[in-house]
Amino acid sequence: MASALTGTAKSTWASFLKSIASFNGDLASMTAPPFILSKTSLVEYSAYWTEHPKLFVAPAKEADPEKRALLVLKWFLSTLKQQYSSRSEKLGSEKKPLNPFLGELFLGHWEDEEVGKTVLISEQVSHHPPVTAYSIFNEKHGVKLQGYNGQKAGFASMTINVKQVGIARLRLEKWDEEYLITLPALHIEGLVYGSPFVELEKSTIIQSSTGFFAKIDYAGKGWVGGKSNSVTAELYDNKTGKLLYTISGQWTKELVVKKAKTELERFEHGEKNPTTALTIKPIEEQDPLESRRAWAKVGAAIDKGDYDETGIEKSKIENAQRELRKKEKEEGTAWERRYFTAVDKVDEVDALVERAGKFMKGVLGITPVCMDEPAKTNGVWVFDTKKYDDVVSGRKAEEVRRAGETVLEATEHATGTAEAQPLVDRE
Ligand SMILES: CC(C)CCC[C@@H](C)[C@H]1CC[C@H]2[C@@H]3[C@@H](O)C=C4C[C@@H](O)CC[C@]4(C)[C@H]3CC[C@]12C
Repeated sequence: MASALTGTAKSTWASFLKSIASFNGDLASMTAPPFILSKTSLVEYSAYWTEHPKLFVAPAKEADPEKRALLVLKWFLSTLKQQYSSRSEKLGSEKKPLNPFLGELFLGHWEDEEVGKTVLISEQVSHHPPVTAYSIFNEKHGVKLQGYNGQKAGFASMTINVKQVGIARLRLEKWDEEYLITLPALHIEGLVYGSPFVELEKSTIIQSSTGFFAKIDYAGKGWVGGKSNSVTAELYDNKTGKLLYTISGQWTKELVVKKAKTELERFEHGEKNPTTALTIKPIEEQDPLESRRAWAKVGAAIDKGDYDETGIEKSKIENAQRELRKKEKEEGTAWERRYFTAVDKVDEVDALVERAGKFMKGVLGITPVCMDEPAKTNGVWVFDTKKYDDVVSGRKAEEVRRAGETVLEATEHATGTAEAQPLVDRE
């Protein structure tokens, strides 16, 4: 495959590759070429969980727990294409997202006549290490997803390897049922050709509180089966150890659902099953902490292809944030997260893990999912309904106004420089 780049971009990319090759897996001190920058912040990625709201609420309507677990699995598989290949499809290659600042928000909702309103709240709850938390809920159907995630990156053999830390929890109110979902590992291929794209690897687990769990294995080109974006999911009954369903195919294309050897259904998430657009407020009406408003000048500079201006505007935000953290340290205060709170552990989750544990170890030889990495994510992040109610009711209007003003003022007073962008933040 020939390089997708020409001219100056080709040589800039070559030096970028050289720099990452000699950095010994430490991505923290690397700079990415400006043309690979995206104007989308990572805090927006939480929306990928629910771009098919119908599939998100479908399990709530199903009375049979076995079929419900299958619907949850189908919904999860439908999110993969959005999460991991939508940028490559839209923009021609994977891009480097903007690193969200602490407190950055992405708020919106999906409206659908049949499904009703599905609300999205995404907040950057930690900057070092970077962690995004989200809550996505549909009150009409009693479906609630919450989770948080961070990434640990490394470099080897011309590939960026990314491990995700954190977890997603899906709750179906009507059935008092909870699902724990782990996040896949991934790597970035195509770096040599200047055309990076994501491939998933290893596996994810979805375990339910009502005794079902799914193991989802990922593979790319060159593995057995040979196709890119390959996936094989198996849904088990926890109590009997019986394999109930398999779903296999390509997560970017068609997937086939089978019960034993009988094919039940084929589904895909491309043109036949389009995504629902997310509604967000116009920029002028957004809170100063909302992502698109906060990064508007950076986005405009990227659109113009003016990389000096991109660097200046971007570093103003980063410098303002450094100043705010410095001030908090001096004053012995901490940034108040608007919608989430960090806890040490969640009892329901521990109970679920313990119940699923015996089966998983006994039958598949794998350890159940637990939230065992709070140090890597600055805690276990949970959606704080009290904080949310206070914001929605206006009881926190003064704090909200002050937080926005603080960030606006700090950014207005900050100075920026046009230097190249770090691949991930240094500090
Ligand atoms: C293109 C390259 C040179 C720069 C590296 C960019 C790198 C930091 C990006 C590329 C892909 C990004 C993944 C993305 O595919 C999807 C998700 C799922 C979402 O729920 C959470 C974030 C995550 C893991 C992105 C993290 C940043 C990645 C690895």
